[in-house]
Amino acid sequence: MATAASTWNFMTRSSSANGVAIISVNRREVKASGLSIGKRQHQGVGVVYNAIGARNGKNSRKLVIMCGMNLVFVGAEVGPWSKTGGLGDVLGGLPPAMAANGHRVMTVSPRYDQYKDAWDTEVELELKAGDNTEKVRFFHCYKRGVDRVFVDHPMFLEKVWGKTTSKIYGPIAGIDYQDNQLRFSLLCQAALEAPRVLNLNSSEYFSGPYGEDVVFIANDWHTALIPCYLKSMYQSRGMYISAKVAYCIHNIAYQGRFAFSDFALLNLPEEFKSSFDFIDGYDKPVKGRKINWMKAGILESHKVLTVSPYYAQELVSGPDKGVELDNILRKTCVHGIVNGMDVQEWNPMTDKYTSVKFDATTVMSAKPLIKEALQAEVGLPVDKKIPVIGFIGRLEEQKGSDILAAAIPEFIGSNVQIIVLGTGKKAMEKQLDDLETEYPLKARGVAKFNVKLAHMIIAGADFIIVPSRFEPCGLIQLQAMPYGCVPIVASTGGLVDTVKEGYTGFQMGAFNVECETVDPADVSAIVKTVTRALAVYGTPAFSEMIQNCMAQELSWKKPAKKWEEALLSLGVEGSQAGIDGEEIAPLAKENVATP
Ligand SMILES: Nc1ncnc2c1ncn2[C@@H]1O[C@H](COP(=O)(O)OP(=O)(O)O[C@H]2O[C@H](CO)[C@@H](O)[C@H](O)[C@H]2O)[C@@H](O)[C@H]1O
Ligand SMILES: OC[C@H]1O[C@H](O[C@H]2[C@H](O)[C@@H](O)[C@@H](O[C@H]3[C@H](O)[C@@H](O)[C@@H](O)O[C@@H]3CO)O[C@@H]2CO)[C@H](O)[C@@H](O)[C@@H]1O
Repeated sequence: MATAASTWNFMTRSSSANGVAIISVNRREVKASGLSIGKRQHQGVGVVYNAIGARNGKNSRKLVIMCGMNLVFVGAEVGPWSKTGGLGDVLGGLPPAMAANGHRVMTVSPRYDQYKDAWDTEVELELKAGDNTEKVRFFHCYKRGVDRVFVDHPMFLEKVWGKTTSKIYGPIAGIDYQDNQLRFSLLCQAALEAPRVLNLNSSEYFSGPYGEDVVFIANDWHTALIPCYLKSMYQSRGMYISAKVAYCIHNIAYQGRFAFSDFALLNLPEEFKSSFDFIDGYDKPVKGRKINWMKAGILESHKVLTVSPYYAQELVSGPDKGVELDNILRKTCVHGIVNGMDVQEWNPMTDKYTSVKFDATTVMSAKPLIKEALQAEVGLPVDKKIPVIGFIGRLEEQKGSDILAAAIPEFIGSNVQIIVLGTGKKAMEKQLDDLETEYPLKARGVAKFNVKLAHMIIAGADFIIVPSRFEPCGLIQLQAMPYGCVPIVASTGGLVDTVKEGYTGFQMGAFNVECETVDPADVSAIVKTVTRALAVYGTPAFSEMIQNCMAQELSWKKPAKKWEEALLSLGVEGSQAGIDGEEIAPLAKENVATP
């Protein structure tokens, strides 16, 4: 127990309400003081603890300690309820990590299916979408310390009916729903209402509505209207006065560019038009002057973030990597925080999709067994001595599966097998089929979104190849490393920040970002690096790389602290630093979504 003097030092910063001392200290300070922390209680903003302290040997005073922020993450995808790729993973994993640190956290996303675990709140709103008034309803569940809020409207559910790996944005990959602007305008408006109208009493720690002192975290173009509506509909009327918006770019390739005349659909005052105004260098969906949702999101938000420091540098480096928003981002600045990943889902000791569980001490004996199961699963010759390379990703130009397809014939003569898993553009899916036809004993292409196979590849393959033209962060390489699956990556975005050449993987150099062509120099970089990696396979240096990969801490814990720092800097009323907490029963059955 600390001395009496140190115990009460921080009382100098206290104030008093209803006879209870309110002090602004964090949990670490309390621990250092020797107080024991009691039950958490809600106190408007943040987490409040009762701490029972000893003074001069007496157990006497009751203190209330406040910390944390009210955070509302908004996204078109939220895993595991909805996911076409990494956006869903981030909205699934970062919020629980923020909640673990004592923040009150909500996510708002569309209700694309009749989720078994999300209940009707019976709260209904009327919102404008274009010229019409639409009714939306909120559904809710509480998982891993997070209020998961789902916005119900036929524009979401009737179009998608649960097929969230393929139908969130359009009927097929590459084709968008015509009414996407109305759909996501509704999402943004509903998200702004949620903290005010939902009377949530999810846990013993918090109760009542979140209120108006909140930070909204908008993600990608679908949520770019949040700062605009915040200003035009609320702050202009004296509401949400201290609320702020942080805007996170997960992929600048998708900006939400539409015909200039569509500005009228958004129901925003004319003064916002200039933030959307954009001259398009490309010709889709219409030539010339357009509105650009992401441009407005960047300009109207209070802070702009992205998902790795190196990608943040690339975004401001020029129009090719900044995709014509580089000039805007140079003005606003963009701050990069590398993503974490779900260490519960991607854990070789508990993985429900693999028959053999392993850790760093057993990887060398376990991996060959899982490799054989993988080879049998995809119908390749079963031989644990053959090095296996895996690829997993959305089949878009970004991911470079076309460059890989051009490189495979040049290294497939080596002692190697390759398994490619992905869905997306039809032409690229066909390239996977062709691979298999041409190299039946060496290559498999699986054009499916298949979580079980993704886990089997990562657990059984020796290498994961990530030949991206650009990659904001990339989660595949993060998911692979804890399984001792060594990444071979293009030197771009988060792949630079997360894979260390010769230590945790192999860097191939930066690729040409021009998506229309396959650059022979990139094909040759793949061939050279794969050859280099295969030469290391089976040597002590390779075993060391496996150990280096597996020794890393890749959870959301560290990124969550950086996010906290970034969001605190917005200075929303009542916001305070959080605590160093652990996730609330992350493995508990009731915390697993059952959509
Ligand atoms: N066929 C398939 N079957 C099963 N699972 C599959 C699959 N194809 C992909 N996945 C899964 O989808 C996710 C893909 O995440 P990534 O971050 O690698 O890419 P994505 O480009 O979608 O995300 C964008 O947003 C994220 C989040 O910020 C950034 O990391 C990234 O660089 C950016 O492009 C992973 O969880 C992966 O396992
Ligand atoms: O989580 C995976 C990615 O999900 C999002 O990307 C989607 C994007 O926002 C949508 O607009 C759409 O993109 C299509 C685009 O609109 C269309 O013009 C054409 O170019 O095809 C694109 C692909 O179909 O779908 C994307 C998902 O495939 C999110 O914005 C990304 O950050 C995530 O990487």
